[in-house]
Amino acid sequence: MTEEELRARLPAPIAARVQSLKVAEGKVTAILDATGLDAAARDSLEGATRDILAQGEDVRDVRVATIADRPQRRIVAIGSGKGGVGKSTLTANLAVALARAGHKVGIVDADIYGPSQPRLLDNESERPVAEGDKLVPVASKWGVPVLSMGHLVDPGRAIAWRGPMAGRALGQLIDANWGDTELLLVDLPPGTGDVQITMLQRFKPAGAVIVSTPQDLALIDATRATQMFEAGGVPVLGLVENMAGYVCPHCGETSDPFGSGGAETEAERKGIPFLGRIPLALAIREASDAGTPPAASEGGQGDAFRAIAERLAQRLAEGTA
Ligand SMILES: Nc1ncnc2c1ncn2[C@@H]1O[C@H](COP(=O)(O)OP(=O)(O)OP(=O)(O)O)[C@@H](O)[C@H]1O
Repeated sequence: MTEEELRARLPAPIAARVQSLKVAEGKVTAILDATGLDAAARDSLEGATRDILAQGEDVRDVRVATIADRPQRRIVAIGSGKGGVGKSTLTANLAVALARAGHKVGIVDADIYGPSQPRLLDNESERPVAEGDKLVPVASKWGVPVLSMGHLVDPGRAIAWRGPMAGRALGQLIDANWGDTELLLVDLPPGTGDVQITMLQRFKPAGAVIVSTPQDLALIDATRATQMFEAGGVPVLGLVENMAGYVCPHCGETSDPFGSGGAETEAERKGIPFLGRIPLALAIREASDAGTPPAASEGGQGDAFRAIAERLAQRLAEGTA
């Protein structure tokens, strides 16, 4: 088969990444541009390309290599329409679950008016250093580096910044020396204000996750957050329902004081993928306050976070973001 014939067999998303394709005596060598893909997506691109090329007539050997100029970092924004729905808790646990699954993931705590990641990840006493004009993220014992305003100001001191200053501060956290981090989860402040808009315009997240609670009001707010991302051209990767059903700390039984399934139905109605639900559980609050994310240990409430992390990784690998 000729190079043109082989190229024609590749679906458009793969063909668009072909840098070079050579055939000599039944040996096919393809070089693909993997810019923007994480390690898992790169592997699946290579595999798919190899499979298709191997089906060419007279093809005896296929070599596929990928190139990318630098470790590509994708930003996923975690947002919510209103405060207190568990956005920071979800961000910390998703990051820990993804890190345990082998992803190189970091967190930017963009909730600069009420940073909570240092407490959630138990590294409140750490301070980031600067290398040149860039901050170096603070390590945490959960394998997730993090940068938060909480690391830069004294604990408990209120920050009364105006929008542009807050936007600049956020820029320093994101545009830091993130090394080989491939995925940056950004814990946004609640709502749809200046900080969020700056973030969308300057840093073009690959996607967004929306957190909501089962109450109708929170869902209306979540809709507003969804609209903000969509208006900024950021695909919504999915909705997570937090505090869904109350787990009795005594008997373990789950009850649904706010009804159940509301967020999932709402997500479906809007064509947003539903990533899963996390129950309202005392154990989650206690573990979070103690700086031990439930996702760091097997079983228990960590499973719910792990399942959502898996779905998110899947969505990213599918190239939906
Ligand atoms: N599923 C859950 N079960 C029990 N408690 C939870 C759960 N999710 C979050 N919490 C608790 O609810 C409180 C608010 O959570 P969190 O700080 O993550 O929310 P947030 O949306 O980031 O809030 P803010 O907008 O203030 O930053 C925390 O005390 C947290 O431990």
